[in-house]
Amino acid sequence: MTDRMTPEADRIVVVGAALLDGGRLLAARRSAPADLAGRWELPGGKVEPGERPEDALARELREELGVDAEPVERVPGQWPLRAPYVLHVWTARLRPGSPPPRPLQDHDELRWLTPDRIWEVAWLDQDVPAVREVTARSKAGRSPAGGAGLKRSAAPPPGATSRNGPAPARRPHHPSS
Ligand SMILES: Nc1nc2c([nH]c(=O)n2[C@H]2C[C@H](O)[C@@H](COP(=O)(O)OP(=O)(O)OP(=O)(O)O)O2)c(=O)[nH]1
Repeated sequence: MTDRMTPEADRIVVVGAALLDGGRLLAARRSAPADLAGRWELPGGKVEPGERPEDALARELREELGVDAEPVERVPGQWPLRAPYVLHVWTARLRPGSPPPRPLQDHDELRWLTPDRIWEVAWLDQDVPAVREVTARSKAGRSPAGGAGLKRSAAPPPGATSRNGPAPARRPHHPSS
């Protein structure tokens, strides 16, 4: 069954955080499972039954990154992942006094990306439209994360979804090559 065929009632929401700080967006490199390892995503995870998405986001960020983070607002839209999952994105910010993020679970590297570097990492294909939406809203001045939004425009590259397989750790991502 493809993502599109999953009836809405059967979809499981994965919340992803557009964690913003000082004009930068946090990207996290997955360490597992094998088919996703090496690719970059928005940290987060599955919403548990009965859990509010905002609570799930704060919980996942605490578990995965060891931070105390506050969801700010939902980024409009939803993006299909592997069935039955669908990605919802929230902007978020670190609460004062939060430890800095560390890759405790599911990730082996974190990177704060300035707007001009957003597309230098190999995002999961399915995350590209979501990241594009986050950057577009930020560019339009609609990122209310306490002034922590992305400060300048970050144009996605054309065809930014084409790469398959894990990316090398520190090489810039050139999706159209
Ligand atoms: N967190 C997150 N997961 C994503 C993104 N894009 C994407 O395809 N996924 C996939 C990976 C997984 O198949 C699923 C979410 O899994 P997860 O491993 O992050 O969730 P979780 O922490 O609740 O998982 P679990 O190990 O407790 O079951 O969604 C993304 O941007 N963020």
